[in-house]
Amino acid sequence: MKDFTISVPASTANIGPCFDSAGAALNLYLTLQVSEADNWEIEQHSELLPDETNYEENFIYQIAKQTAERHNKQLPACKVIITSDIPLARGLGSSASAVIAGIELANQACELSLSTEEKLHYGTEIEGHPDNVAPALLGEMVISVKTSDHEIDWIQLSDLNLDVIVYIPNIELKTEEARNVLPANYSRDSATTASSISNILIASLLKGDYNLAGKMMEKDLFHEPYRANLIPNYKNIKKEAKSFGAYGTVISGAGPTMISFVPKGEGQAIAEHMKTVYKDYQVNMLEVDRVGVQVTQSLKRAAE
Ligand SMILES: Nc1ncnc2c1ncn2[C@@H]1O[C@H](COP(=O)(O)OP(=O)(O)OP(=O)(O)O)[C@@H](O)[C@H]1O
Ligand SMILES: N[C@@H](CCO)C(=O)O
Repeated sequence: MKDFTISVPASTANIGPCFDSAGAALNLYLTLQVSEADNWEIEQHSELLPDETNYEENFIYQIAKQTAERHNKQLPACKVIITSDIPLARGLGSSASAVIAGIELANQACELSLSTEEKLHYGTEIEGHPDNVAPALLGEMVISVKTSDHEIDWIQLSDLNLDVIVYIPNIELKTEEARNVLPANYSRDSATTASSISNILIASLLKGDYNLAGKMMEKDLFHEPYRANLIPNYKNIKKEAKSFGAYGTVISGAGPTMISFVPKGEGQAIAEHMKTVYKDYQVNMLEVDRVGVQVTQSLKRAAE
């Protein structure tokens, strides 16, 4: 086995009304440096990663093992050095990035030659919905739907001419907790209006009508009304960002991070302003990652 490095971007899901369906890859990364070893060893070099006492507890290892076993293979012993700048349980797709990293680890270490569709299926099966997994795998914004256990349709929306700003509070919110506040059912009227809002959002993004897109993203009826109380400064961040020129601001994934979509070139100035207002937050201007998961072979070994 050659040494290799896997890098997986963070992602923001939902973009307001496209609940469990749309997501965009963001330029924060989970990185695995993998080399062959006599025994399994995992080193975590980031304060953002969860504490573990042994490699078998590691979520990425567990996904990799499960993926290898699906193909009747055993993971060879590896040394894996993990670094990350994706905060956990903040709505930036940390679990989807870890899932894609685990699947790719098995793919490389066991030479499974998995297709993109297989990776997307495995990841979606584990996450339950494809909205974070798809952009983490493919990059850009991806709109996807799982229509049966065997079918996921997706379409990539490239080259969004937008800057994005994230407001990350100093608290965690587990996706499971944020899903528990959602209704089990929606009335026909509510579902019709909610999906129509989502339709207009995607159509306006495709046409580059970002004012309309911003308006639609703030009109979600599927999840934001129910989650608003769990998100600190939900209304204030939206209002302040709008007054400083943002097209729209929504909950990132299941929260508690909020994310603004702003005119290209204005992200830095708006972020600087928002930093002065939300001093307890990590306010960052980010970019949409264009490529998704990447595997690079170590230069030393590749040259051999
Ligand atoms: N790199 C990682 N290594 C191990 N476990 C991880 C890693 N990344 C995420 N996890 C697990 O996933 C949990 C967070 O997943 P959760 O779905 O609640 O939030 P998220 O994926 O960060 O946000 P969202 O799904 O709203 O975008 C962590 O608490 C941890 O248990
Ligand atoms: N669509 C998911 C994203 C987080 O996994 C949700 O909002 O619950």
